Amino acid sequence: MHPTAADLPYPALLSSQQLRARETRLARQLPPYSLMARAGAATARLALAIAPHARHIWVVCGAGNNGGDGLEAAIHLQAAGKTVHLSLMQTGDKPLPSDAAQALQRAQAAGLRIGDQAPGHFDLAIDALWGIGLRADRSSPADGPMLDWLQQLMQTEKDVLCMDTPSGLLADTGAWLPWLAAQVPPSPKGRRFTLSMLTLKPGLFTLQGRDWAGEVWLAPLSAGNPLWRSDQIPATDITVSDCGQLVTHARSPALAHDSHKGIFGDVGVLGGQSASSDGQGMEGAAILAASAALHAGAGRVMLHLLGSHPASPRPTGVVADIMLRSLEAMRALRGSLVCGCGGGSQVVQVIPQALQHPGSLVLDADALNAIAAQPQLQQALVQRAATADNRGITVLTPHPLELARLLGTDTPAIQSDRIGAARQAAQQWQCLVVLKGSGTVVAAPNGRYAINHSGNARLAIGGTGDVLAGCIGAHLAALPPGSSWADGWQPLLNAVWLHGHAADTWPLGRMLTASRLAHSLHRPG
Ligand SMILES: NC(=O)C1=CN([C@@H]2O[C@H](COP(=O)(O)OP(=O)(O)OC[C@H]3O[C@@H](n4cnc5c(N)ncnc54)[C@H](OP(=O)(O)O)[C@@H]3O)[C@@H](O)[C@H]2O)[C@@H](O)CC1
Ligand SMILES: Nc1ncnc2c1ncn2[C@@H]1O[C@H](COP(=O)(O)OP(=O)(O)O)[C@@H](O)[C@H]1O
Repeated sequence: MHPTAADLPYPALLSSQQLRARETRLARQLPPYSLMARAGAATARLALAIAPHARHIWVVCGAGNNGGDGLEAAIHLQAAGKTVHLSLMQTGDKPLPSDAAQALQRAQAAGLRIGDQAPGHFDLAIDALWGIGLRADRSSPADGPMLDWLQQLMQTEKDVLCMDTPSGLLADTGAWLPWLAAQVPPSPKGRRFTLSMLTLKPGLFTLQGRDWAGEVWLAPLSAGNPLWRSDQIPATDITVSDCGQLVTHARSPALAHDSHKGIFGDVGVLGGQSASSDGQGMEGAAILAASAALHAGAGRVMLHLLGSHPASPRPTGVVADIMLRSLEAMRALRGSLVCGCGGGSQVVQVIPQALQHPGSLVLDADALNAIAAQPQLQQALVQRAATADNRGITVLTPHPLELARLLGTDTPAIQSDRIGAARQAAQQWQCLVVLKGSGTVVAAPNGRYAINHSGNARLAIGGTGDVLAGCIGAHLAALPPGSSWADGWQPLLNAVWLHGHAADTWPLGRMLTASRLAHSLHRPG
């Protein structure tokens, strides 16, 4: 018996396909038209709350049920005394879906006039062109008002409230419609809000979704969010491995007073080749990871810089708390091992040793590149998972290009479906995978995934990924050998969330650097 989505303490992230099945089921239990009426009313309420002084509201409706929701919202906003400018996509001879047709009749009966020109002035736009029915496989329309409307919705400095999803953004992936992608400005100019209907969609929280959805609200459209309550609608066909979760905080027990350093576990860091090897010194990356592990709460931290001699002087930046170790001495490490940060071309020599590590293993950066390039290392990685009973879990922490190398594809392919790519890698390598970037995706071998909701573009500088690797090492350090990925799931989510949270709470006016970020981490609990 698997836990179902009903067991998740939050609205799950569902794909459009999963959502449609639930929507159909829910609609059958309610009087006709209820969902559209509720979606329209909820949108109008939110519009009045976010832009109470808006007088002119432009409601842009498509020719599907998303447009129907928009028509309903328009009726409510007009009744609230607003001047509503309504644009509706004409569909030629093709009839509107029945609910949307009913919404159109109601709008006309309410005296709303429909134009195909955007108004010269508006204070708030309601975007109801496309919702989850948007199809990625359609080519660009050559002309027509829709293109003009889309451009205005993307370029306006006024507030935009998106119904269900921002039009043009694919709800499952957070990517834009392929033909639209080239026309999308780097970031919106005005405030943006999204009212997600029934449940949350993954595309609102990763890739371009975070910028273009803006502040996300949820309209369950039914009391008690019954989609997730098995007593009202059986949801046993949705397991937690089928759907995603949004990570919005760290969840960890309070620290016991009777704690000692052994409880928190040790972290070892293997990486940071010196400049003498090929002229590319990258010790800093491994030092950042070790520093992050220290501040994130490891009991003890040990560091081996690749190519270094045990008798070498302590490199600048390695504080006294960090113990320098020879490669040989690292074999005795228990706890977690972080391998690859700044590893350069030398790291390949130590990966076989790392894969034998009896505790949790975090593979980052050049370790991932080396594995991508060498089939025998890939076999060894799979072999490690097969013998996980006496080893530990393995976490891969790629950015999109590193994951593209691992999966033998390119970055655009990864970014066009970040969730799918992370799940594929997790399944293929039987590892936990952390695909970094805006809306970091964490995936497990059984398909379970999560999207991290913390973090921001302050992190888009060199070294913050090394800090994340060290932070993850610290959070996994206490897991005993033989732990399963399920044991590591929550500590891993905590690490990813806290790393992003540190950037979210960064003091204004103080530049975020990777070393400062490492120092700002702290042990949860
Ligand atoms: N039913 C209900 O009670 C409830 C419904 N809800 C709402 O319904 C929404 C889903 O409605 P939906 O299924 O009608 O899809 P929708 O997003 O309107 O898009 C379809 C339209 O877009 C068009 N189109 C698609 N792709 C295109 C492209 N690439 N380029 C150009 N055109 C394209 C497509 O054209 P067609 O394929 O028909 O030619 C059709 O006209 C959902 O997001 C939520 O808001 C919820 O509030 C819950 C209650
Ligand atoms: N725009 C962004 N929004 C949120 N997080 C970001 C953004 N850009 C980068 N990050 C985060 O910063 C880190 C960068 O990691 P990575 O690309 O490996 O950098 P490096 O190798 O230089 O350490 C990751 O945790 C990533 O998720």
